[in-house]
Amino acid sequence: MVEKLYVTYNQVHKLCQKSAERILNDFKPNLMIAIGGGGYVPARILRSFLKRPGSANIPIQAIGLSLYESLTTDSAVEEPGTKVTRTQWLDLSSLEMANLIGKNVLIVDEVDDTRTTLEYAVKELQKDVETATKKLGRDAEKTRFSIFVLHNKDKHKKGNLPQDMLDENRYLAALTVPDVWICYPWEATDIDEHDRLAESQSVQ
Ligand SMILES: O=P(O)(O)OC[C@H]1O[C@H](OP(=O)(O)OP(=O)(O)O)[C@H](O)[C@@H]1O
Ligand SMILES: Nc1nc2[nH]cnc2c(=O)[nH]1
Repeated sequence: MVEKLYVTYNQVHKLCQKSAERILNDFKPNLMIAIGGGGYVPARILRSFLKRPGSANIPIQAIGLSLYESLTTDSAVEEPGTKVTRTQWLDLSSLEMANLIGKNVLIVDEVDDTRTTLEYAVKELQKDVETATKKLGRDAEKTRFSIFVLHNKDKHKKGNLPQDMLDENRYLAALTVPDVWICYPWEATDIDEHDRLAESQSVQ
């Protein structure tokens, strides 16, 4: 049987809270890019903890990437597909892209599993920003990407992140966990049962 880890909304909230100070001090994000669907809730929670009095909220933009799919309709554990599919992307022709140039951009997702999704997101965003930077003649401005995930699975990664991102510690996982399937509360169809399972794990 596949081992599962049940995570509650309360735990997600506190993982965002405990990571906010490091994100504010070290990454200093001007905007977040949430990888949907799993990155949306953490990004929104994080936004409240990143808000400083007298400053505006950090905007959240969204991209949709999908790698995993249920093999059978009733399977709770999903299997990785072979390629990342874009279900939503930034509008390359618009201000959305120009808005990223010269900024500190925090990419947010819930889980770093094989790292395939994060590798794809960072590479493609960097490429698109570079194209827009050249096109607009704004080469003097440096765009810095950093990453926040709730959980990083301690396992061999198929995907790679840019060396400068790792060297400069621009990657933060609130928790590192063993290679088990994580059940997030927003995926639950019975949240009370989900919370009960999470509670029973915490007292084991
Ligand atoms: O590190 P990886 O092996 O690439 O896995 C991580 C990705 O898998 C999940 O997305 P999924 O494809 O299930 O889409 P979803 O967020 O819409 O459920 C999750 O939200 C991450 O984006
Ligand atoms: N919900 C969920 N989605 C994932 N995508 C990749 N790994 C996981 C996981 O452990 N849980």
